[in-house]
Amino acid sequence: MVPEKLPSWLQTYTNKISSLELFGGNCANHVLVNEYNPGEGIMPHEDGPLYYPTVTTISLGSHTLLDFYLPLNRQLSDEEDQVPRTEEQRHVLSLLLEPRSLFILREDLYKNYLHGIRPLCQDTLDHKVANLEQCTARVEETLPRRTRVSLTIRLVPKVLKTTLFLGKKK
Ligand SMILES: O=C(O)CCC(=O)C(=O)O
Ligand SMILES: [Fe+2]
Repeated sequence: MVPEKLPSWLQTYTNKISSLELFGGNCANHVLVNEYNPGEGIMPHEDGPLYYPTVTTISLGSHTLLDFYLPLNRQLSDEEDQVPRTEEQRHVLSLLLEPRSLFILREDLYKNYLHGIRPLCQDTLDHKVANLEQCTARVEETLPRRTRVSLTIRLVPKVLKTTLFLGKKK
């Protein structure tokens, strides 16, 4: 990755997150901005080896449900291994990310599970939503999704020591 200066409004959030000391003594240097309209999501995935294994997400404009899945290649007992499991069967829990919330993903949940967002227009909160006690919403409530912008702020430990000039030469 080639480092570039962040816009100042993003630098403000990145500084605040960095002051939480989540990245092994380093400051966050990477921000991914995603926009989801109602009905849009992201397939279950892991974030990969490029990133420091702690990820912070600010949710703006709407809630979403972030779903966690056992990966397909997870070691299972011989008996369990015989039966391929569906996505629904591999879904272990969800977390409600409320608008204006900060979510910190790390350790076991980051390293050993896939995460994704289902492409839905509304979410009905059930017993698999594991953080309802920390939220204002209640079980069995249905929340319509609006447009959500997420700021995923994290550290890419290895960056090139050069600057990218994208503007025209004067
Ligand atoms: O938008 C989110 O909260 C999650 C995004 C995500 O998992 C990703 O971009 O890798
Ligand atoms: Fe991700």
